[in-house]
Amino acid sequence: MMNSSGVAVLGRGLTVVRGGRTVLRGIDFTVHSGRITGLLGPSGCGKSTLMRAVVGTQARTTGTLEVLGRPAGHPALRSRIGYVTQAPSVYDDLTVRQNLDYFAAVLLPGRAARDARREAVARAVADVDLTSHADALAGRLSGGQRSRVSLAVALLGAPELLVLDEPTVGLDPVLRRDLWDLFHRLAADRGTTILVSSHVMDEAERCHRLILLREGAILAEDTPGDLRARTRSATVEEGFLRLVDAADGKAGERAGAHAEEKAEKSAGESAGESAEENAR
Ligand SMILES: Nc1ncnc2c1ncn2[C@@H]1O[C@H](COP(=O)(O)OP(=O)(O)OP(=O)(O)O)[C@@H](O)[C@H]1O
Repeated sequence: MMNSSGVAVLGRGLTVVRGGRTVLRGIDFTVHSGRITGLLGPSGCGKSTLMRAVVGTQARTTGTLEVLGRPAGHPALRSRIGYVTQAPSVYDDLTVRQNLDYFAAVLLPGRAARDARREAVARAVADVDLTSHADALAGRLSGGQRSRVSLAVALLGAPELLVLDEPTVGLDPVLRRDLWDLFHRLAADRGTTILVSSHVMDEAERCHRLILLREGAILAEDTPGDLRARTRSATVEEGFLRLVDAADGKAGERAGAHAEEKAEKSAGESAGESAEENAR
């Protein structure tokens, strides 16, 4: 559902420390309602950590993080957010349908909700294109099929915000395309806000908006088109690399200027010292 402000997630000065390391460094970012926002960046840059903070499972966060108008982690958000981690969380000894029935019973308990549960399960199985495998044991599915069962579980409660941690890893190109089509249908038809991470830059082109992360800092927040135009690049990947080089260049310039300053200072000091020596 579209948030009246058009903002689904707002982070300001978000800092996360994990195992004594600062993994997110005071970042500011916005996830727009009803849009697909891609969270992209190299392995280890902090994508999963940011997602964990958004869904409220990340300890040791500081700064502001508002999700659907509430502070991240607020109990009222649980039923409004669907979260799919990188590791599929399904019961291997249950069929696809039994997995979904189980989670539906938690989400929509009681006899009165029986029809609603059945409908929600059938819709979620169809959404991820697993109707023909509904009675197969999850343990006998391929990796890609198992991760789609996880996605179906997340879709059960028709969440307003869907947080997907690298959902297309290990999928073949056809399945990847089908999943992206599904994300677009969810955003367009149901107004679902989607925050999806990937380190495959060609997936960036399929997002409405992008957050590019590098070493725990935001490198850019833009639409793919504006990012390409601004960096005069043919692809988002090229644009990303230009921004990395520019950031490194600036860091290099800063280091260079600092080194020059230091050299001037020490030259001044040693000139002073030798003047002193001469005066002795
Ligand atoms: N449990 C943990 N304790 C301490 N540090 C951690 C922990 N989990 C992750 N980190 C560190 O936090 C940093 C960010 O990790 P994160 O998983 O958020 O990155 P990522 O961008 O999602 O990477 P990937 O694309 O490989 O999944 C990494 O440097 C990682 O080593």
